[in-house]
Amino acid sequence: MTVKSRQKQRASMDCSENPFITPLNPPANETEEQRILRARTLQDAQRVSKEIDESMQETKRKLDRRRRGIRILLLGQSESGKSAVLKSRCQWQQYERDLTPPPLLLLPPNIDFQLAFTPNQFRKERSVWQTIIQLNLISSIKIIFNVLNGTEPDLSTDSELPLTPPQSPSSSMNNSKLRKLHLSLSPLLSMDADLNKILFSTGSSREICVPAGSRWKFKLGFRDSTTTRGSYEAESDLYHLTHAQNATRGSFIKLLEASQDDITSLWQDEDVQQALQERNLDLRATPGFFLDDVRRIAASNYQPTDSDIVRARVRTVGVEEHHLVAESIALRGSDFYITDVSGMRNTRGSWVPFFDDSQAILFLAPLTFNQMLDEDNHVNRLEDSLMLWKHICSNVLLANCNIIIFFNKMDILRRTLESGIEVRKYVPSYGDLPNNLASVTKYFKDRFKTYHRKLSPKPRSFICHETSAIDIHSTTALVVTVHDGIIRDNLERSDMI
Ligand SMILES: Nc1nc2c(ncn2[C@@H]2O[C@H](COP(=O)(O)OP(=O)(O)OP(=O)(O)O)[C@@H](O)[C@H]2O)c(=O)[nH]1
Ligand SMILES: [Mg+2]
Repeated sequence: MTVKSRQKQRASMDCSENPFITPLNPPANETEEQRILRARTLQDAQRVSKEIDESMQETKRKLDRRRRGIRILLLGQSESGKSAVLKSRCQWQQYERDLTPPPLLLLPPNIDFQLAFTPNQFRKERSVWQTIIQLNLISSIKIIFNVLNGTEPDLSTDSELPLTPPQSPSSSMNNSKLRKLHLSLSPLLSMDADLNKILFSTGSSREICVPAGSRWKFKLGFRDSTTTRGSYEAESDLYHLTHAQNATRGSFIKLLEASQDDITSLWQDEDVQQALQERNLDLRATPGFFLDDVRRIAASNYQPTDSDIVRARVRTVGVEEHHLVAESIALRGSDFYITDVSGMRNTRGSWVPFFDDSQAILFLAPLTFNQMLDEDNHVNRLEDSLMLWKHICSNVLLANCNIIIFFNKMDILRRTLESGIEVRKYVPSYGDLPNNLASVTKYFKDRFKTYHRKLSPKPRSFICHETSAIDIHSTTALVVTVHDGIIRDNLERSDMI
C-alpha cells in the first residue's frame, strides 16, 4: 500500500471513528425535517463554542491587563481610613460635573463602576448613603446615653478610670431633662436596632458592617435601572426590600425627623458635654460623627453631600477589589486595581493571599497616640499601627513591594494637639519635645522610618505622606503620589535615578 492510500484510509477511518465527528454525519435515510434540525443543532453548537472561545479570550485579556496594571493593597488597622480613600472617588465625579478636572481623574472601566459615575446613577447611590449616615447619627446618640448610663467603655489611654465599663451611672442621668430626653428618644433607638437587623443583620453591633462588594447597597433600595432584566431580577430576589422592611425604614425616617429638637437638645446639653469630657471622649473625632448637622440629616428630604459620604462610617468585612482607570492626560489609560480589606485584628490573616500579587501597599497609620482599639480596649491604636508596620516591613513576601505610608487623620491629630493633650503623657519617650504638629509628626515619622530601614528584607525607599482622607484634594493627590512612588521605585531599581 502506498503512503498516499494509507493516509486516505486513515482519514476515512478517523472520520468514521471520531466521536466528535460521527454524530454530525448525516444518517443514511435522513428526511428534510431531520436535516434542518441537524443543521440548527450544528449552528447552535458552533455558536456556543464561539462564545466560550470569546469568553476565554476576554478572561485572558482581562488577566493580561491586570498584570500590566498597578495593583495596590490598602492596609491598616480598622478605622484608619482605607475605605474612605476609595470613597472619595465620589468627589472625582463631583469635579467632573463641575467641569474643573482635578489633577487626576479616575474612572472605572467596568459597567457597574461606570454607572456609579453617571450623574443619574450617582444620585441614586447617594440615597443609599442617606440611611447609613442617619444610622451613624443614631450611633452617636447611643454613645452619649451609654456614657450617661456608665456603660460606655473608655477608649482613651488618658483615662484615670478603668478600661472596662464603670459600674455606676453618671450623675448627669439624675438630671430630669436628660431622663425625659432618654424616654422620648427610646423608640428611635429601638427602631435603629430593628433597621440594623433587617438591613445588615447586625442588630447588636454598634457599627454598621457590610460584606465586600456593592451588593449591600441593594439592601438599601439601590436599583440599577440599566442592568439587564435577568440580572435585575436576580438581584431583586436577593435584596429587594419587603413591604414590611420599607415600612420600617419609612417610619424610622419620620421618627428621626420628629426627634430633631430632642437630639439637638441632648447634644447641646451642658451635662452631656461635661460627662463626655470626664470620659475623655471627643465625640467629634469618632467615625461617623454627624451630631453637628442634625437639622440637615434628620430632615426627611435629606440628600447626603459628597463630604457626608466620605465621613460616613461603614466597617468593611472581607476583601474587595476596585478597578480604576486614570483619565488624566499624564496617566491616561493606566489601570489601578485597588484592594480594600477589613482592618480588624481578627481578620488580618486574610490579607496574606493578596501580598504576592500587589506592587504597592498603601499603609494607613493615623497618629492617634491617645486612643485605644475599638476591638480591644487594652491596645493603644498607635502601638498597634507600629506593630503592624513592623510585620509588613519584615514580611519576605513583600520584599519587592513598594510600601507607602500615609499618616492619615492629620486633621484629628491637629485638633488633639490644639486641645492641649500632651504626647509625653502617652508616649514617655517623647520627653520634652515641643507639643506641636510638626514636631510630633517628625518624631513618629522617624520611628516608622527606623523600623522600615531595619526590617525591610531588601533596601527600599521610605515614602511617607500626611493626609486627611476626608479632604478631597489630598486624596486626589494621593493617587498621583502612589503612581509617582511606583515609578520612582522602578527607576531606582533600574539605576536611572
Ligand atoms: N476626621 C477624619 N476622619 C477620617 C479620615 N479618614 C477616615 N476618616 C473617617 O474614619 C472612619 C473610618 O474610616 P474607614 O475608611 O471606614 O476605615 P477603614 O480603615 O476602612 O476601617 P475597616 O473597614 O474597619 O478596616 C470613617 O467615618 C471616615 O470618614 C481623616 O483623615 N480624618
Ligand atoms: Mg473599610
